Order: sequence, then C-alpha cells, then structure tokens
Amino acid sequence: MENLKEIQGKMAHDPHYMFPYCKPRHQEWVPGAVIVGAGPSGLAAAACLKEQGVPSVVIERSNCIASLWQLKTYDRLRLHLPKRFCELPLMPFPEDFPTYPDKKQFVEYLEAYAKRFGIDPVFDSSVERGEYDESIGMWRVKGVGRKLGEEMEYVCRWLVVATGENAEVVVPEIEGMPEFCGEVKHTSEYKNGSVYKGKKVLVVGCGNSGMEVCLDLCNHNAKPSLVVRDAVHVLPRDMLGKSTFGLSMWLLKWLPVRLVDRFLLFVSWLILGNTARFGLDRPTVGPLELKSISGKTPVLDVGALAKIKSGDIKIYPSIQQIGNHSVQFFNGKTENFDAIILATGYKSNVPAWLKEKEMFSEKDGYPRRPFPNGWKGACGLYAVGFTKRGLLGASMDARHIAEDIHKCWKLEAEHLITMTTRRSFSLKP
Ligand SMILES: Cc1cc2nc3c(=O)[nH]c(=O)nc-3n(C[C@H](O)[C@H](O)[C@H](O)COP(=O)(O)OP(=O)(O)OC[C@H]3O[C@@H](n4cnc5c(N)ncnc54)[C@H](O)[C@@H]3O)c2cc1C
Ligand SMILES: NC(=O)C1=CN([C@@H]2O[C@H](COP(=O)(O)OP(=O)(O)OC[C@H]3O[C@@H](n4cnc5c(N)ncnc54)[C@H](OP(=O)(O)O)[C@@H]3O)[C@@H](O)[C@H]2O)C=CC1
Ligand SMILES: O=C(O)C(=O)Cc1c[nH]c2ccccc12
Repeated sequence: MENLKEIQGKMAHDPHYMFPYCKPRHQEWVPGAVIVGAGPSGLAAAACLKEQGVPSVVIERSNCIASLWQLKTYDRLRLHLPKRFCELPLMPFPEDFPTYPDKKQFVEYLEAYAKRFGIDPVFDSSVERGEYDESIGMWRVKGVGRKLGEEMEYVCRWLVVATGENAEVVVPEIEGMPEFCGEVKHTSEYKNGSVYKGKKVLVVGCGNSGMEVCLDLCNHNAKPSLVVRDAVHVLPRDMLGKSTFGLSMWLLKWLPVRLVDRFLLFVSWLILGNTARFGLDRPTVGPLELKSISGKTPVLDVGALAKIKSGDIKIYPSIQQIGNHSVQFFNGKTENFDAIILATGYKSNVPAWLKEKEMFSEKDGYPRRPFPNGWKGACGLYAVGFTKRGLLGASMDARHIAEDIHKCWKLEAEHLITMTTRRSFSLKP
C-alpha cells in the first residue's frame, strides 16, 4: 500500500486522484459503449448501436436531451439546411414538417427519436475525466453525478465522445469589456429582442448567429450594429427555387467544388448584390471550398442582409477598446451602446476531460485525422459530431462507429460463447 505522504502528495496535485480504498459512490460496468453527450450526435450513435444489438449508456451534463437546442439557442432559430440533410440515421422527419423545421419541431423530432430507440440518458451527470486503463483494457469514465456531488465511474470497452463542437462558449478578451456598464451576453443566452426595444445593441461576430440575432433585434425595434472583423461569405438560404445547400450538393455530384463555388457566387451576386459594398468583403477562397478546408460556415441569409442594405443594421470593423458606455473601433469611430451581444462562437471541451493525446488535438479539441476519418481512435475510442459538417456529418460518424463496434462486439461475443461452451463441456482450449 502507498504510504500516507505519497497519497497526500498525489491528492494535492491531482484533484481526481482518489485514495485507493475510497471508491466512487456510483460505479458501473457497462457491457457496451459509454456515450458522452445527449445531443443529436450522441442520440444518433446510441440509436445505431441499438440497431446493431450493442447496448450503451448515454451520459449528459444537463437535464435534457439536445441541451444546445433546448437551452442555448434563440427563439427564432430554424434549421438552415433542409430537413432531409438534418435527419438522424434510421428515422426521417415527419412528412408534415416544413422544409426548414423550427427549433420546437427539431426538438420534438429528437424527443421522438430518443423514445423510438429507447434512449434514456443519465442526466445531470458531467463527465470530468475519461482515461484508458491498460491494466484491464477498459475505459474509465468519471464525473459528478445526478445527486449533488455524487461521484460516478463507468467502466466500458468502448467510449464514444459526443460532447460536440459547441460545448463551451468563446468569450474574447477585449480591452475594457469588464468596465462596460451595459449588459454583455453571449448569443447562447439570447432568446429574443423584446427586452432591447429602442436600445442600441452591438453584436460582435458575423457568423450565422450574429447575423440572425441582428435580424431579430431589428424585428423587435432595437438598433443593432454588427462587428465584422474579417471577410465572410453570405449566400441566400435559397436560390432558383431550391435550397442553396441542396443545389450545391447536387452540383457537386457533377462539377468540381471551385466551379460550384463560382456558380454560387454568381447567383448570390444576382440576388444579394455586391456584399463588399455594405462592408462584407468576401474571402478569396469560395464558400464550399472554405467550408471544406477550414470548417468556416458561410452565412445563409434569411433577411439580415436586406437590413444591412437599408441601414437598419450598421457595420463596424474590429473593436479597439470598450469604455463604460462606448465602444471604440479600429476605424477611429466611437459609438455609445446599451448592450453588447457576443456572437463569437463555440469550442470543444474534449481536452478538459479526456486524458488521451493521440486522437484529439489538445489545441482545438477536434480529432486530428481529417474528415472522413476522424471518427475512430485507438483502444475503442470514437468521436461523433466533430466533422464541421453539421448533422449530416454526425449521422455519417454514428453509422461508421456502430458498424465498427458491432464487428468487435460480435467477435468478442463469439469468443465468450466458445469459452463458456468449452468450460461447460470441460473441453480443452
Ligand atoms: C445555433 C446553431 C444552429 C445550428 N443549426 C444547424 C443546422 O441547421 N443544420 C446542421 O446540420 N447543423 C446545425 N448546427 C450545428 C450543430 O453542431 C448541430 O446542430 C448539433 O447540435 C450538433 O450536435 P452534437 O450532439 O454534436 O452537439 P450538441 O448538440 O452540442 O450536444 C452535445 C451534448 O454534450 C453535452 N456535454 C458536453 N460536455 C459534456 C460533459 N463533459 N459531460 C456530459 N455531457 C456533456 C452537452 O450538454 C450537449 O447536450 C447548428 C449549431 C448551432 C450552435
Ligand atoms: N440553423 C441556423 O440557422 C444557425 C446555425 N448556426 C451554426 O452554429 C455554429 C456556430 O455559429 P456562430 O455562433 O455564428 O459561431 P461562428 O464560429 O460560426 O462565428 C463566430 C464569429 O465571431 C467572429 N469573432 C470571434 N471573435 C471575435 C472578436 N473578438 N471580434 C470580432 N469577431 C469575432 C468570428 O470571426 P472570424 O471568422 O474572423 O474568426 C466569426 O465570424 C455554426 O456552425 C453555424 O453555422 C448558427 C446560428 C444559426
Ligand atoms: O450549420 C452548420 O454549422 C453546418 O455545419 C451545416 C453545414 C454543413 N455544410 C455546410 C455548407 C454550407 C452551409 C452550411 C453547412
């Protein structure tokens, strides 16, 4: 046994180190996979595994499935790709849903999905550590459980990381921001613009969230301004009577990505005009090529651009400094604001809890291997939903993972049956 000094030393340096005989209160061996995260990716993985006859336990830190959608998104949110590109494996959307289901409908679909595949996550349980225990050839997944402070440990052969690309908010450090007297919040806390009526609001970041929050603020008679620090592709959500995304996927079957990009840019120019005239320069690389090489999603416009054109949404360059009530920009202008909304995006939280350095990059928390090969690591470790390709990418991962685990599951089950049969008939190996 380790001596007391050694144990005290370990406890001081590692908050997760436990005294050897001090077991967590809830310990469970899972005869299948542990899936961390009950968002669309985790649900898709659990459903595909179930279909293959492999059991799983889904662990979720919040108190509901799809917590990103239910708790951290604004009221007016809809899918911005048509529903056929957003459905999870094995269950299409109901036919009477519109092409672009709203948030409520999407959550309804996910609830029905979980019910259909008997997925019953362990809620209010946050995973704080996942590590491979070589001595037993299993993953140990530890965290804080349902009842306040209850320690839990799951031991499993397969660990599926489904904590998502949007696990934590990105809050930039901007000089003077702590001194700003008005409200500062992230888009994940924004519901609608009703409380900002008549107020001057600065929205920082012009991805899809920033653009839509600006539009929502306009619709609630607030006065939004948008910080655009870099070039951005804005495409109409629909063109030529079809969804831009659907049309792109169809064209990509026949044409190289650069040609499809040229086509998209031409039609966007016809519909939206020259966006650079309104302060939105386009990157030199086309929208689909950029999405594929960097993951940067083009803005799919549903009305914000018209408000920029009409001057209802003002455009500003990067922020230099924030004062008590004002914001100074890099073009030298200073303007007063009542509130600031950070539409600065999200990041993965995998490096904070997964004690594994091969599969996931410590820098950004994404699998190191590029799409479409990022879903599989070593020793039974998997990733679902880190493709930067939305729900479509998550569904592809989930299918791959379930097939892969099933192969191994079948082999191990056959081995177990052989061993048991041999033992019960006293046969020699
Ligand atoms: C506003 C918004 C709109 C979007 N719209 C679209 C769209 O229209 N079409 C599209 O294809 N994609 C869209 N996306 C992309 C988005 O990535 C997917 O919609 C989807 O939610 C991703 O699912 P996920 O399960 O991978 O991640 P999430 O939905 O984020 O689920 C991950 C889950 O893991 C849980 N979790 C995280 N860390 C832990 C932990 N340590 N322990 C336990 N649980 C944990 C979280 O609480 C969360 O419930 C959108 C994203 C955003 C932010
Ligand atoms: N279904 C739908 O309608 C919606 C879908 N989404 C999806 O959700 C995901 C997240 O989107 P979103 O929340 O918009 O996040 P994104 O990461 O897509 O966008 C964040 C934006 O903030 C900018 N930014 C970051 N830091 C600063 C800073 N300090 N100053 C100025 N600008 C800054 C970034 O600029 P830069 O590019 O220069 O880094 C980028 O333009 C995306 O995949 C998006 O497509 C989001 C909303 C609606
Ligand atoms: O909504 C998102 O973030 C997505 O990643 C969906 C998506 C995948 N590929 C795309 C290409 C263009 C626009 C959106 C997407």
